[in-house]
Amino acid sequence: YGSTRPERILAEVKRKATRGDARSVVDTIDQYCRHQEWAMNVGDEKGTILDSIVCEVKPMAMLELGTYCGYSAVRIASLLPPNSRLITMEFNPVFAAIARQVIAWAGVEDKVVLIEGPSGDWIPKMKKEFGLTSFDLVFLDHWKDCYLPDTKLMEECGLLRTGSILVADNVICPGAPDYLEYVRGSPRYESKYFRSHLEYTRVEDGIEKSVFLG
Ligand SMILES: CNc1ncnc2c1ncn2[C@@H]1O[C@H](/C=C/CNC(=O)c2cc(-c3ccc(F)cc3)cc(O)c2O)[C@H](F)[C@H]1O
Ligand SMILES: [Mg+2]
Repeated sequence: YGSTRPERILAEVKRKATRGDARSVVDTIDQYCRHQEWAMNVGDEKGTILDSIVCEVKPMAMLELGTYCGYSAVRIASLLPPNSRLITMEFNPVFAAIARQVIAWAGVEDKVVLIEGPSGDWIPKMKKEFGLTSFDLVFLDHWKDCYLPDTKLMEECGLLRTGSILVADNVICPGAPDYLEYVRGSPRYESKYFRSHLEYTRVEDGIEKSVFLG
């Protein structure tokens, strides 16, 4: 049932996950996408790497580009310190509507602000709209050819400070070659690759963690 994959994922969450239990929402989506139908969530293996970085950084202000069904938004929000916020951007209204319900089911809606719109329009407005100075941590998981332009836009808009950390999914599969070349070649970033696998598969993929040096 449900005409789209995100709708079927939401139906599974409502059927199987415990309301208010973020972990059970994450596990339900992982089970479904591993055994029923694949979907482009960061997944359990790369998710563990993301978790360790979120726990290490303890961001007060975090940005995610590309919400999709809200899997990583729930995963991240469940680890955020009190009073910290995840702002997540999604420009597909169907995905945004599903993600809002997944985030609500997990009981993390007071930690997540979902912005419906394109990152290119919203990044220049972030400071004013949210009274932000900068982001401590940014998770890039949207269109792979937008990682680099959006990173440059965040730099230009002064949303990165010395020590801000960028975490990029899929730097191998599907790949973000121009982004990788930029963060690995630039003296303004200290970059590190975490080898892993494409969600729910044995295909190689990985996460790139890049510290902005200012
Ligand atoms: C450009 N600005 C945007 N602003 C707001 N929301 C956006 C923007 N751009 C996209 N969105 C939103 O962000 C999401 C896009 C996610 C894209 N992700 C992938 O393509 C992706 C693909 C694979 C994959 C690997 C192997 C294979 F065989 C098939 C697929 C694996 C992955 O983990 C991925 O993340 C959403 F769909 C879109 O509306
Ligand atoms: Mg991804």
